[in-house]
Amino acid sequence: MSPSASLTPQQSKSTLDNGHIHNTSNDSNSKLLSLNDVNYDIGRQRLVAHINIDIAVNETVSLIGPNGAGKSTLVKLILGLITPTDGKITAHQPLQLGYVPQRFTVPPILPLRVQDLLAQAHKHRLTPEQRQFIFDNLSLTHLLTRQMRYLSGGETQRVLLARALLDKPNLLILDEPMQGLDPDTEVWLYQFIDELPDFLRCAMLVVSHDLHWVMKGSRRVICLNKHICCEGQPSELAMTHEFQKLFGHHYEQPYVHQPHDCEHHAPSELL
Ligand SMILES: Nc1ncnc2c1ncn2[C@@H]1O[C@H](COP(=O)(O)OP(=O)(O)OP(=O)(O)O)[C@@H](O)[C@H]1O
Repeated sequence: MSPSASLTPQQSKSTLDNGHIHNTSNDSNSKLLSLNDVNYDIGRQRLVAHINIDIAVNETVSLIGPNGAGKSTLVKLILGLITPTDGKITAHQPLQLGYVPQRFTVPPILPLRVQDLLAQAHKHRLTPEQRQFIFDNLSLTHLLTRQMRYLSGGETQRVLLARALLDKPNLLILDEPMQGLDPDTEVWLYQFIDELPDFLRCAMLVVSHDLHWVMKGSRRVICLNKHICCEGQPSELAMTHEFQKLFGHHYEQPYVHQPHDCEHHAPSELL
């Protein structure tokens, strides 16, 4: 799977013509993407069932669900990597997709520097100042000549997020972007995507296991367990029987990371 799937309007049109994502005219409607009664089967197994979702322009939607609930399958359907068995996915305007995958591994025989990966992004969708904003805020400059496979988890996620944002997507899909990150980096990265500047504003679909982030704020939450078992604003969702059944025991006892002064020494201090 490519680290950042992007469809230019032209490519998007051809995908629409060839595949399962249908287009509608770009009217005043603020819907960006709709899934209507989408099923996806492998053999006799139904991975996701009767999915109905509308995502509006610039809306952030969190997608939660237990392991094996079909979250990544849904992401692949939206990215166009797999085709619904039934149902329809409609782009209401040309999609420019940005994608930050759950995992990104580079084979040891493939030399791939950070700058090589970032060079795959569109060069002219952002101004030089806007590109620099991304480089500065994601602290990329000192990483540019480094090999991707030697980056830490946090560095890798920053590079992948930059790769996606440089394309100026109108739909950014983050599939568990915080996996493997320490709590401080996680808080920082969530804050970054929550506070994107206007020139990067876009719809976001964030697959997350982090209920503390998901349940705070006013982002719409969709809870998937093969089918959509509940959805709504966090305050509404927390009251539903389905949410309580799936997550109640985790959500009642939130883990709160307390930053603290410690006596650990960074390796350089020990030299
Ligand atoms: N290509 C495949 N062939 C057969 N089964 C598959 C395939 N891809 C996914 N599955 C199964 O479909 C179910 C949903 O998988 P999916 O990866 O979408 O779940 P998920 O919600 O993203 O899980 P997790 O939270 O663990 O990442 C799982 O039971 C998985 O084993």
